Amino acid sequence: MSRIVIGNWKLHGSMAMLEEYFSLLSAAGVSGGNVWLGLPVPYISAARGFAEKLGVCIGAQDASRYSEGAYTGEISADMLRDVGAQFVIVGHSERRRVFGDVDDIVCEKYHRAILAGLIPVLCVGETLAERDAGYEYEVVGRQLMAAINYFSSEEGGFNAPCIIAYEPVWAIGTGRTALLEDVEAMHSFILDRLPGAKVLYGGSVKPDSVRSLFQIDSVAGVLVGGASLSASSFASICGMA
Ligand SMILES: O=C[C@H](O)COP(=O)(O)O
Repeated sequence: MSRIVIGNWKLHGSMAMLEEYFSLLSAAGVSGGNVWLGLPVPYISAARGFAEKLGVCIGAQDASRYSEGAYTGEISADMLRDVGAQFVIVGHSERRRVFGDVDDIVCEKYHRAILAGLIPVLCVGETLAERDAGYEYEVVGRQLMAAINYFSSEEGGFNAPCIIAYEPVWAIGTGRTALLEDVEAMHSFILDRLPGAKVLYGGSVKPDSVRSLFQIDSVAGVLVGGASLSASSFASICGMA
C-alpha cells in the first residue's frame, strides 16, 4: 500500500529554499502522486513548476471561508486553484487555536475547497488537557460530526473519499509522538464514523518514528510539519511510504 505523505511547511520557506529543496528531492528519487507539499501561498505557483517532473502534488495550508468580497488579506479556494494548488489543509489546530477557526468555519472552508476543485484535508485532534480529562473521543467526534452534519444536505454528504488528518495537538512540534495503540484506537474511531476515509496521522513524525506508524493498517499516511523542512528527512519519510 502506498501511503500519502503530506509535508506542511507552515510559515517557513523562501524561493531559494524551494528551488534547492526540489533539486534535493529529485536527487533522492522522490516522486509520485502520494507525495504532497502544503506551502505558503506565494510559493505555490513556482512549486508546481518544480513538482511537475516528480509528480508531487502542491497545495495550501488554509483557504478563506469566503469566495470573494471585501475581506482584506483573505485568499479564496478558487484563487488557490488558479495559482496551481491541488489540495488544501483545513482545520489545522494552529488555525483553530491562533486564528479562531471554529468547527463551522472549518466546514465552510472545506466546502469552498470542494467547490473550487481542491482536495481538502480536514485536521482533527484533541489538546493535552482534553486527553488528560478523558475527552479525546468526544472532541474528535465533535469535530467530525460538525462536518458530517454540515454536509448532510449536500449530495453524497461528508463521505468517502475524504481525507482526515488526526493530529493530537500535544504531539505537534513537541517531539512526542502518540503511542501506537492510541493512534490505532483513534483511527478506528474515525473510520467507524467515516468508513471510506483515508486517515493520516500527524504530530512529531520523523524518519525514525514513521516506520512503526506505517505498520498500522489504518494509518493511510502522515502529515509532517518540522521534518518536512529538511529535504533529506522528508525524502526518507517518503521512501518508507
Ligand atoms: O501539519 C503538521 C503538523 O502540525 C505536525 O507538525 P510536526 O511534525 O512539526 O509535529
